[in-house]
Amino acid sequence: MNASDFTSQPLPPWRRAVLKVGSSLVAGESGLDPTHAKALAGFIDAASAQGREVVLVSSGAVAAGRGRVDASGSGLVPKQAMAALGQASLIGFWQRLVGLPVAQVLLSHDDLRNRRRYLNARATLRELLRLRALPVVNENDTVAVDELKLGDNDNLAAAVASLVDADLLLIATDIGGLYSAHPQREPAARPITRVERVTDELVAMAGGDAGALGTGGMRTKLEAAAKAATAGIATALFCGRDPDVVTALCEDRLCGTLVSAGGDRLRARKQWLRHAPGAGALFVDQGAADALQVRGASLLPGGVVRVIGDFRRGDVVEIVAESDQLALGRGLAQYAADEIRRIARRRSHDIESMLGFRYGESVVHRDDLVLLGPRREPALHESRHRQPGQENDA
Ligand SMILES: Nc1ncnc2c1ncn2[C@@H]1O[C@H](COP(=O)(O)OP(=O)(O)O)[C@@H](O)[C@H]1O
Ligand SMILES: N[C@@H](CCC(=O)OP(=O)(O)O)C(=O)O
Repeated sequence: MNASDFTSQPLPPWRRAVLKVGSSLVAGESGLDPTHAKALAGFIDAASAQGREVVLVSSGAVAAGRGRVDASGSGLVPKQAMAALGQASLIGFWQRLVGLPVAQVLLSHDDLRNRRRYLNARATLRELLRLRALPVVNENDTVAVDELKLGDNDNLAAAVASLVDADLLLIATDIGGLYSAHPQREPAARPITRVERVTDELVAMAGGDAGALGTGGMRTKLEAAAKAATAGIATALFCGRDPDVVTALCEDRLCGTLVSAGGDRLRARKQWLRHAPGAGALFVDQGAADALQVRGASLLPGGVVRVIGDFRRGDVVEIVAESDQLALGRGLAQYAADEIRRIARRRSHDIESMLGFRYGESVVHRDDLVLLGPRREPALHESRHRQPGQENDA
C-alpha cells in the first residue's frame, strides 16, 4: 500500500494553500525526526519562490513532548502536558527546515466559532502571509480538550483553509491516499484517486483508527475534506513520506486522492453571507453606494451616515442606501455598532485617534461583502432591528 497505487493527476490551480502535516511525518518513537519533513519543507520553499502562499498546520507537539521527558501516562491531561512540552520544539524544528520566518499560531475550534476571535485570527494570518512568513498552526491543546480527544488537526486545517480563503487543502499523511477499506487490514483494498462528493457511506468506509502516532485516521481527513468542499475548497490527500510525491506537488501533480470542491469558493462564501441573519444595518451615502457598486470597493467609515442595531464586530449587517432605503448589500462588520457610530462620517485615518485602536481602514471589507445586484430588496432593518432608543443618527 503506497503512493504508486495512485495514478498522477493535475492539482487544481492554487495560489494559497493550507498544508496539514500529521504527527507520523514529523516524529518517530523517540521524538521529532526530520526524515520526511525535509521534503515537505522543500515544497513550502518552492511554493513560496513561485509566489504562492502556504499556511502549515502541523501536528507533532505531543510526540515531540514524549521525546523530552520520561512519559508514562496515556490520559488526556498527560497528553496536554506533552503537547505543551513539545510545541516550542515543533516550531524550532520547522524553522530549521524552511527558509521562511516561522510564526507560531495556536488555535482552538472555539476560537473560530467566536466571530470576534475568528476575525482577529484571520487578520493575523493574513498579515503573516503578507509579511511572507510561514504560519505554523496547531491546536491549542492546553485548552482544546475535545480536539485532542478526537485528534483533530485535520478538521482544524479545514477550518483554517476556510478562514484564510485558501484555494486548496493539502493533507500529508503516512499512506498513499484513501483506500476503499482499511488498507492494513484488507489486502484487497483499492486506491480511490478521485472523490466528487464525501458521502456518509464513504466516511463510514474510512477507518477512524490511526497509525501509531496519529489520531483520527482517514475518517477525520474525509470529514475535513467535506468541510472544505462546503466552503468551495478542494482537498488533496497524499503520502508525505514519499519524496517523489512531494516533489510532484511542486509541479502541480498529485499522486493521491483528490476530493473535489463542492462549488465555487467565492460563491459558497457569498451564498452564506446572503442568507446569514443580519444583526443590524449601516445606511450609506451616495458616494459610498457608488464605490461599492461601481468600483467594488470596501465600505469606509466616511460613507456611513446611520447605524441601526447593537451588533458586534464580525456580525453580518445590511448595507442600505440612504437615498432610497433599499438594501444594496450585506457584509461582516469590522467594528461593533457603537464603534461605527463614533467613526461614521470620519476619514479612515481618524479611526485610531477616535477609538484608541484600529482593526483596519474599512468598516466592511470588500472580501466580506456581497452586493445584492440590480434586484435590490427593501431593507429588513426597520422591522427586524429597530428598537426604541437604538437608532442613532451618526
Ligand atoms: N480507508 C482508508 N484508507 C487509507 N487509510 C486508512 C483507511 N482507513 C484507515 N486508515 C488509516 O489512517 C491512517 C492515517 O491516519 P493518521 O494515523 O491519523 O495520520 P496522521 O498522523 O497523518 O493524521 C493510515 O495510516 C491508515 O492506517
Ligand atoms: N495537536 C496534536 C495533534 C493532534 C492530531 O490531530 O494529530 P494527527 O492525527 O497526527 O494530525 C499534536 O500536536 O500532537
